[in-house]
Amino acid sequence: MCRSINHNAVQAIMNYNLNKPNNDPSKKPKSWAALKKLYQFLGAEQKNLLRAFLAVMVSSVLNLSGPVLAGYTIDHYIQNKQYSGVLVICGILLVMYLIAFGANYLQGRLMGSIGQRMLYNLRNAVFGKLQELPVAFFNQNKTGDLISRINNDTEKVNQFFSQSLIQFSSSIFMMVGAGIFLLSINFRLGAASLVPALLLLVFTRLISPWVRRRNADNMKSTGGLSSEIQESLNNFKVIIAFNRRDYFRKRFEEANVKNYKTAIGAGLANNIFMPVFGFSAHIAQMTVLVYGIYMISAGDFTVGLLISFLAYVTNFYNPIRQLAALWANFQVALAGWDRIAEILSMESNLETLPAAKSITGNGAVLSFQDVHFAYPDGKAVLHHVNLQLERGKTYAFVGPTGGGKTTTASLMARLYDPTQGTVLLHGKDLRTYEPSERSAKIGFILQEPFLFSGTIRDNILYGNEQYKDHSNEQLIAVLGESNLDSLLSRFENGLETPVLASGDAISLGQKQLIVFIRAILRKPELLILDEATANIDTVTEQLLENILKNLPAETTRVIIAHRLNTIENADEIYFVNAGEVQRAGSLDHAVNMLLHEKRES
Ligand SMILES: Nc1ncnc2c1ncn2[C@@H]1O[C@H](COP(=O)(O)OP(=O)(O)OP(=O)(O)O)[C@@H](O)[C@H]1O
Repeated sequence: MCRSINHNAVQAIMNYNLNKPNNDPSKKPKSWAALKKLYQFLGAEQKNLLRAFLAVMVSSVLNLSGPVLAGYTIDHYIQNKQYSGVLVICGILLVMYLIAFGANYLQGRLMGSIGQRMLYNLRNAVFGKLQELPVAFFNQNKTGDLISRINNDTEKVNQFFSQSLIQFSSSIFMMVGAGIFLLSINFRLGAASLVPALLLLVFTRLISPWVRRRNADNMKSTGGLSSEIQESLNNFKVIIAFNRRDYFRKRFEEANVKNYKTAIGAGLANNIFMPVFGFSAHIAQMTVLVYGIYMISAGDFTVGLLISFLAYVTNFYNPIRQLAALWANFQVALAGWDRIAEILSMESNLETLPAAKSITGNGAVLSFQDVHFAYPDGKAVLHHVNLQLERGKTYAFVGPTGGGKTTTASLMARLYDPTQGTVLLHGKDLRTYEPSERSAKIGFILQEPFLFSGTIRDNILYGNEQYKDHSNEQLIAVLGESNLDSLLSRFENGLETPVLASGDAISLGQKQLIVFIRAILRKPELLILDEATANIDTVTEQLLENILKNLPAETTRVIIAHRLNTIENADEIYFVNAGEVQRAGSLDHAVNMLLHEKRES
């Protein structure tokens, strides 16, 4: 991403689309690197993981010592009929197995909390990252898919860590230990029994990327399904009003079929290991049996040793069989991690640039210098725009639908950076302001009011934390200073009126009132209202106008409105259309420009 303080530099447009195929070979997933990154998410549980590994080692070593003791008993005590020796060995075995039982219990307990800690840390990290990312990221990704990544994909990683990792490492310990015993009892026979395992290793390495891809496809389609559900739930009123349930049902059906097919694909891929691993275990046992009997007949081997040997072959190939199932879980977890890591690797393209000297000293609160802007789809919305907003004045921005008014306002509030040129606040590049300073100076009331569940008080205090300890009476007194208290009468229970996330219990106009109060309470130097009163009755609108008039004299106001009566008192009117922002002069001239534009289109 090009990051230059030079205001003429052209900025590359960052791709935030998580579902765009990534063809960069350097970014191909690497299992080991992924595991190392995941390890960091264990936080305080890293020590417990080491304890669990220790417990696994103890139980594996104890379990592995069984067959060698059994072989020794057969060759030394049973064949010589020394039954007291057999009893001693049985006692030793019992103690060993009891310790192994304790170690197994401990690992299980430790791993449960390790998995949950990882889930907790991962979800926090992804959610935290989402809070840092710019509007462009949310424009390019579907909410349902993001929710699926935070919920489902982190859960897949947790499942591996809490359920499979310990079995995984225990199987590897058992397998390596049994392999060492096999080679040390008889190297030639041991080597012969391990050949099928080597072939398995090659097979697993070759097949694993494919299995991981199948799982990634499945997760992607689960994200798609989640997006469909989210979209239809958000639009349920339109669906009912237009009686087009069939439309969303069809889209859901398509997403569901895709998810079903990819789930079958992932299931087939995940199950491919099991039979192949099982088959290789049988081949190894047959090899040992045939070769071992041949060696006994040649006098090179004993029956006791062959029995121990067969037990170790089982001890070697049983964990491998288990690994087959666990390997599939590992691939699922890695595919989940890849999707989570994609979010975590995103960087905001709106970072704060180092503080710089003022570029201009013309006294304007905000100015555009040769600003050019295009959305990531490449469509240019503003071409080389220059404008200046002076302290204490009211500016109206009018223009046809889709002309670029909201985009202009978004650039003023730094929801996006210009692709070329500079936006200046008090003569300094807007990008050099810390977000907290910028948002304290610039209040932006969006076209679509955003509320979250809680009460009106909670929603008003969002972004106004300095009043959070105020009682309702004190808060009303503060609101009264800006004449905002009169607006509370529009709500049944004043500040304590509940707000639901869906926001259905309050009207759109009421929502606009809440976000209006929230923004004015911050006393910004520049207040931008984007169609902020479009759904408010004319009496209340008059109230808002008085509130705006009574704002401190130095407050600069930017009003975007389709209703021309709301802008008749503006000091300056700008006409925004086809990439240009022009001074319209009088209201009459602005109306003529609008009418002319309508006739043209
Ligand atoms: N996130 C986006 N991604 C791509 N294109 C966008 C995006 N937002 C807006 N546009 C496009 O930019 C152009 C200007 O949109 P903008 O919302 O700024 O217009 P507007 O004048 O505010 O319209 P309205 O009066 O309807 O609110 C439109 O053609 C629109 O399709």
